[in-house]
Amino acid sequence: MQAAQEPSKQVKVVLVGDGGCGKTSLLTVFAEGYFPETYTPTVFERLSVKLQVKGKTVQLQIWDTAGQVDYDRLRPLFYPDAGVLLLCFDVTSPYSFDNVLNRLTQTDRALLCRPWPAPLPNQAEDPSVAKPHLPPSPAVVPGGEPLLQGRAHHARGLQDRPAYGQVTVKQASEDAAGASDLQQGREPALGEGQEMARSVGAVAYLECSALLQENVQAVFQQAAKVALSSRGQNIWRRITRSFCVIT
Ligand SMILES: Nc1nc2c(ncn2[C@@H]2O[C@H](COP(=O)(O)OP(=O)(O)OP(=O)(O)O)[C@@H](O)[C@H]2O)c(=O)[nH]1
Repeated sequence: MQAAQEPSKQVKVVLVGDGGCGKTSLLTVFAEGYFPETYTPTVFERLSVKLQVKGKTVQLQIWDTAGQVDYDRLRPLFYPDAGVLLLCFDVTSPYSFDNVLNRLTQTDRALLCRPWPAPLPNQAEDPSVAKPHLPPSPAVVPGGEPLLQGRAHHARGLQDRPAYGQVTVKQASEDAAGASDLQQGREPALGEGQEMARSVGAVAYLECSALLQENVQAVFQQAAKVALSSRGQNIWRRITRSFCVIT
């Protein structure tokens, strides 16, 4: 007699990061197995992908979000019930790197760290609401769980992306919310990415390249593991894992 098949676990994953930093490409390589040749800005899209994690089938519900600033207030609406956030940036774009801190942690995380429904960042502070733990304060987020930060990246030394760098930097600069020495056009070094991961309290840090199809599976495997490890926690615990990606 055949054993009843165990229903697969559902995990919600949300990809966030500057417009044009490579979220859709990363997801397309993972879900469809090919690198998309044309750039079409995403609004909000969901893909469902099955993955084997420790011998068990996991159903990933992956939300690809719009990176443009116009959607900054809409994006956090996709966070409730998420098991993991993938914070993405482009290794050739210092702006998208800075924006992981400047935009994603100062605005989106501010919303994440408040009870739902969250007040918008420019609304007056409500003293009855717990203050969010924002960088550089300790990496504590709702439920007290550590964040996960990964880093996906175009492998350096493999000639990836010279043609895309300018386009991406231009795109990202329109979204830039803060200045740093990285805006001189220098790519963030590996150590800087890891440092940033620590400063936002991420619990993992990965690099990958969508174009070269390197480490893409590992990013989502790691995301699934982290999300599963927080299952059974309350809703806020389940949205506290975040993951930073460079593509
Ligand atoms: N060279 C190289 N280019 C990439 C890579 N990943 C993405 N790109 C290019 O970067 C551009 C933007 O990629 P997308 O994946 O659409 O970026 P996105 O973050 O989804 O953008 P939005 O939908 O606007 O938020 C496209 O021209 C891609 O071809 C990569 O790994 N290497």
